[in-house]
Amino acid sequence: MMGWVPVQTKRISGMTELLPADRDSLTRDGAARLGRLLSADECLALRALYDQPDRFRSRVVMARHGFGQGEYQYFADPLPEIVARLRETLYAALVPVANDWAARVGEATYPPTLIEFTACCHAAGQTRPTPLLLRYRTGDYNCLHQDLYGAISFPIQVVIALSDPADYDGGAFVLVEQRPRRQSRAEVFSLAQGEALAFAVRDRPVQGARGPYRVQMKHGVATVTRGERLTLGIIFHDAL
Ligand SMILES: O=C(O)CCC(=O)C(=O)O
Ligand SMILES: [Fe+2]
Repeated sequence: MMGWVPVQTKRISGMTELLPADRDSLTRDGAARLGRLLSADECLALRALYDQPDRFRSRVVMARHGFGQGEYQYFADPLPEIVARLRETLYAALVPVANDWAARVGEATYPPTLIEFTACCHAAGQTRPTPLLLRYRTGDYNCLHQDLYGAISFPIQVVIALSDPADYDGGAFVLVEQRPRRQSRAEVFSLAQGEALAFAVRDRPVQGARGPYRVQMKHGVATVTRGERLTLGIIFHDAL
């Protein structure tokens, strides 16, 4: 399931568009592996930020809210440079797919740059940054959910694994689609360190016999049965 993935750090600065295969897989499956976007050193540096509370605007202990077990912290502004850069480049790479999806269901499209999209979020009162670090230890898990923080949302988000898969067992990323009048279907993804997965935030359009319809999607994380697993979540819409 988890093949060898070349380090593609250069893709962060160089990436202006997705590979056609990634675009197709996002639309077909609601998810696409984008390759390794961070080196082991970059993953280590990001993980180390978890213990610097000043970097974050809020910390969520999942069990307190029934979200699962484990915790996460939302970065405060200004975002760490590498997170800001990833968010900007990934937005620009993903927006053509977002706009293709919007066109299929007759929705308004998204502006070409994150700066413009962030201005829309701010105008709607969504001013708090949403990129986050998540930390799971033995026994921790993340219930199926959707990351919506207000009326405005971008339809695709990205998760990047910061831990080496040798450092933990379990903890697969889980994506479930709820098809109208059909049973739900789950896919699981085990990510290499630094590997990025783009996936649908809320729903994705599917072409039916009587026109396009929306398939609802939720994501979560299976129980970590040994060790520690940290991830970087990049959500493009800000929060109320
Ligand atoms: O830790 C993960 O793999 C999933 C994190 C998550 O829920 C998110 O990035 O929104
Ligand atoms: Fe999430």
